[in-house]
Parts: sequence; C-alpha cells; structure tokens
Amino acid sequence: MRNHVQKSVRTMCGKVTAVRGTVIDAWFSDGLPSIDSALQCSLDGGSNVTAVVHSHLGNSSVRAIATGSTRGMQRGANVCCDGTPLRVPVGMQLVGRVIDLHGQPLDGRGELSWDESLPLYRSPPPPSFCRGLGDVYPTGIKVIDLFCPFTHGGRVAVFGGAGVGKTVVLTEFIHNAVANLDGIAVFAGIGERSREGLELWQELQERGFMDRTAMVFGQMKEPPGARFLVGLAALSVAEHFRDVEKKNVLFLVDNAYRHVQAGMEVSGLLGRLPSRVGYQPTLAADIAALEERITATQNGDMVSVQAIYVPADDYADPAITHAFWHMDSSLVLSRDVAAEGLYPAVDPLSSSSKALDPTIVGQRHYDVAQASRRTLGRYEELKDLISMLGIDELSAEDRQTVGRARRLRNFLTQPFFVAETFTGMSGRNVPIEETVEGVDAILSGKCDELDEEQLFMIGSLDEIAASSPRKATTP
Ligand SMILES: Nc1ncnc2c1ncn2[C@@H]1O[C@H](COP(=O)(O)OP(=O)(O)OP(=O)(O)O)[C@@H](O)[C@H]1O
Repeated sequence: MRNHVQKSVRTMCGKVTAVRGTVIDAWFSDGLPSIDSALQCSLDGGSNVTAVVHSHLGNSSVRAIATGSTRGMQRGANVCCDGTPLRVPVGMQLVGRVIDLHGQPLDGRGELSWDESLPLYRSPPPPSFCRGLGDVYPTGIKVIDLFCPFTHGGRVAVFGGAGVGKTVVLTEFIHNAVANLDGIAVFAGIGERSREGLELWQELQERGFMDRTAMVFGQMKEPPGARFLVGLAALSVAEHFRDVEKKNVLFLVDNAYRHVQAGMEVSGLLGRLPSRVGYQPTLAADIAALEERITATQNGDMVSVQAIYVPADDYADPAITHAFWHMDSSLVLSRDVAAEGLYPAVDPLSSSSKALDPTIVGQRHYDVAQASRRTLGRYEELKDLISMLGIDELSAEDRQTVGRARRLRNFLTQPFFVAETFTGMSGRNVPIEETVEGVDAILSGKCDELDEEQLFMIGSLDEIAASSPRKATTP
C-alpha cells in the first residue's frame, strides 16, 4: 500500500540489504523514507545511483527501484535520503536542450544550471481549473484533418503496429506544428531506439526548431525504472512551461506504450503477480497517472500527440484499450493500408475524434467526412465481391462508388516533408479548407474523369488543375 509516512526533509541514512537487478531493499534505523522519495545509493568506486522508494517492508525497510545501473552495488552499501521525491529541473534554460530523467544534458552542450525543479509524481489539475476541447488544431495532413481532427487542449494517439509509420506521422506533425508554434514543444522519448531520437534532434536542429523545443529522453538502453519515469519527468517540464511561464505547450511522446512496458518490467522485478496478458496489476493506474495530467488549464494550452505501439497489431490488447479511453482523437495506422503503399497509412474507418462534430469543425467538413466514410465503407464491403466476380458484375451505382472511393484513397495520400528521402517527393502542407474542398469534389463526381494515379501523392486538387485531365482508367 502506498503510504506517505515521512514528510520531513531530515536526511536519513541506511544500508542496502538486498540487490536484485534494479530492485534495491534498504534498511533505515532512524526513520522511514516516504513512498516515491529518492534514495542515493553508493556504488563501488564512489559513484551513486538514484532509486525511488516503491513500498515499505515493515517499519524499517523500503523496497526501491533504481533509475540507473546497480552494477557495483553491494549489500551493506550506504543509502541516503533527504525525504524529498525525485525531481527534474524545469525552466526556460531547458529550451533548446536535450536532457535525461535527472536533468543531465545529453546534447554535449555543457552543464545546465537551474534554480527550480518539480517532482516527477504530481497530481492532475482540478477539473474546475482545466479547459475543455478548444478549436481545431490544423496538422496540414489531409487524412488527419478530415477524419481525425486534432484540437487545442486535446490528447491525440497515433496507434499502429511495428513499422507502419507512427514515428514518421509524429515527426511530420512536429515539422508542421513547431514551425508555426507560439509556445514550446516538449518531446518525451520513451524506450525507443537512441538512433531515432538522434535523428529527430538533428532534424529539429537543421530546421531551426530547437529554439522552441525541449527534449527529455530515456531510451531503450536505460533500465526500466528510468524508462518508466521519463514520461513523468517530461510532463513536469511541460507543466512548468504551461503553469509558470504561461506558454502554450505541445507535448509529444514517442512511444507511450514503452511507458506501460517499463511499468510491466518494474512490476515483474518487484515480484508482483501479473494481470491480463502479463501486464502489471496497476496498468490502468499507470496509464492514468501520465494521461490525466495532460490537459489545457486556465494557465495555458497543452496539446499532446503520442505515438502508441500496438503489440502484434492487436487492438484488443489491454494496454491499448486502456489508452483509448483517455484519448480525444485516435489515429489508427493500418498494416494493410501501408502494404498498398498508401502513406500515411491511416485507416479512416477505425480512426475517430471527438472534434469531428459539426459544432467544432463546421457542418460542411462534418458532412464531407461522413460521406467519405460511407463511400470508403461501401468500397470495403464490395472488395470481396470484386475479387470473386470482377468489377463488371457490380451495378452502375456500385461501380461509381468504387471509382470514387479509389480516387479518394489516392487523394488522401500525401508526400511528407520528413519522408522526402523515402518518397523522393517534396512535402506538402494542405490547409483544411482545401482538403475538404478536394474531397467534396471527388465525392460529387467532379474528378470522375481524372486518372486515379493523378490523385496519388499530391497536395491539394489545385496541383492537377493546370494539367489537362486524362481519361479515367477505372470505372
Ligand atoms: N508517410 C510515409 N511516406 C513514405 N514512407 C513511409 C511513411 N511512413 C512510413 N514510411 C515507411 O515506413 C517505415 C517505418 O516507419 P516508422 O519508423 O515511422 O514506423 P513505426 O511505426 O514508428 O515503427 P516502430 O514501431 O518500429 O518504431 C519508414 O522507414 C518508411 O520506409
């Protein structure tokens, strides 16, 4: 049971009694550090590793999770605790910098000095202080803006299995959003490959976006204790920008599933019995502890976009279903769509957004999106029939639906700025009005005479307006 026994800042000293991987048991003779407080544990050679108290074992011992390697730690090693929780430095000096969970710079640009810090574990703001969903937050990505609009103050998840393009979508969003950002972007790199983090950092530097970005990383090579806490550390950094500096904040996470996975590893190390599919029994609480803090308040806006890995493409996985509950917009990437080479590989029929509401996006946008869903849904139903009987056996109306759906799918592909090396095409940023206009034109038959391929990997319809329409190759 989580029990905050000791609130004072009196330094307590103890001894390590057991070390199992990154789990440390320590005995204290003069008090008991409270849950979540930070311990400094000595290693051979004079260095220290920080551990966070997880539970109390009787009246004089604690069990803690180390946030670094425990190599070189022995039974009987000294442990010190001043009773304060683990804290992360916060403030404007983090803008342009890349740090780890403890605020140590990872960018080789010298030490950071700071006056202020915040605990990693914090409560969400009270509901009366939060702001609801605001206006639409344009992404410039056609398929997202049409079917799964993001909003100010909203939480967005980009769900997808391995290699379907989550990081590329997130990076393209960062590219489009940070360029016009009136505020600060905070990026949390949780448990992904260090190479990907480096690439993103280089990309942001090259485009000159680091002057409004702070990055907090705990990558794959870190122990689970660090990976589990890095998202909370980045969130504390973001909360300071929102609440103290009164900035609008873009909170970006790659990959929120790794937060859950690290929690599962920590739970296993603690010897807890696993719950469904091997997840930690505290799965729902672990996800809520991160997600509930991500909100816009009276102080400032906070928009969050999180890549979430879907294990084995199983959307019924407990971690994914729990994460769904917290999201205002869920963008679902599909392996089948990616296999057809239609990037971004968004599944429009599975993606959803609370903002796709006439009162938020406007009646025309809503009607066009619903009509698109109907057309694409009908095409999905007809696919089996087409593969068995051939398209000629369909009614004239269905052939027209198929033709429009295929044109629509092509139109919803888009060259990305950050994928120029994959596609060889320059990126496009399309305003929402032009997306709605183009989709409306396709659905109302104005593009029936166009060759399907003319609509593939373009920006707005204006791009082909200049070229003379070719005869259509499909019904
Ligand atoms: N919009 C796109 N345009 C062109 N190619 C893309 C696009 N999105 C993804 N790809 C291709 O898919 C590959 C995988 O993309 P990405 O790394 O974003 O996947 P992921 O879902 O983040 O993978 P992982 O789960 O392994 O981190 C890219 O290297 C690229 O070849």
